[in-house]
Amino acid sequence: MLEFRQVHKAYATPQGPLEVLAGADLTLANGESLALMGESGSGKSTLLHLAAGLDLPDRGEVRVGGEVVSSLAEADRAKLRRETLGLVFQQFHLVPSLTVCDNLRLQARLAGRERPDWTAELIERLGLAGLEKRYPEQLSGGQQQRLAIGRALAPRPALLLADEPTGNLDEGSADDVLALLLTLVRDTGCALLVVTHSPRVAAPLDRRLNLTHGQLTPLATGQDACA
Ligand SMILES: Nc1ncnc2c1ncn2[C@@H]1O[C@H](COP(=O)(O)OP(=O)(O)OP(=O)(O)O)[C@@H](O)[C@H]1O
Repeated sequence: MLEFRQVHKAYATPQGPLEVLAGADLTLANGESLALMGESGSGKSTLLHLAAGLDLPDRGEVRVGGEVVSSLAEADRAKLRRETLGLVFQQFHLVPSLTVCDNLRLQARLAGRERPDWTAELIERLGLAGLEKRYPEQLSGGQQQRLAIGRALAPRPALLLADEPTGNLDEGSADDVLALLLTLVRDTGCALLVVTHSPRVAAPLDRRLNLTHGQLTPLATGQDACA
């Protein structure tokens, strides 16, 4: 579903080029879940942006569903994002002028995949029944993050990319939101890549990788990348 082959990425800085990814390799199968861990500044968000086609590698290949994202024009990358990917960020990025229901519908419509039955099921399963007509600012943090997850899953994407999806929540809400995320991902057969500092978030996922010195290495269960 997602593949990085010898991906290199450097940023220009006043001190010269900063090499963030230095031959990163990664394979994520259909329906598989993966935690991406690593110290602050190790390049996790950079890798996620490359996976989403929001940025391009300097060298190497990024493939999503067999397509070489890194060779596509911006318009085709945007189409791929709409139709194949779901994105969830720590800042929820909900549309403030749209209700709960319309936030979900918009995302599905943009992908050309509006399914009223699935939207209704999502609202139930997100625990947002009765709140359909509220605006994002009228929801709690946990409810907003559940809506952000629902919005990403509304078009039934094949791959969900999440950057610290529970980072803004207290521990209790974070556990609930993570459990909901994993159940929905499993039930829809979606592959999942989660960037997280939290071993608690990483533990229930199928695999964990640590990003260090620009490369990815497997991390055993229970190992704390941030220790
Ligand atoms: N546009 C940019 N220009 C220059 N340097 C950048 C740019 N974006 C990120 N960096 C640098 O690249 C490195 C990797 O950043 P990135 O945000 O990918 O790390 P991260 O692992 O996600 O960090 P965190 O866990 O703190 O969010 C950092 O040293 C950062 O300062």
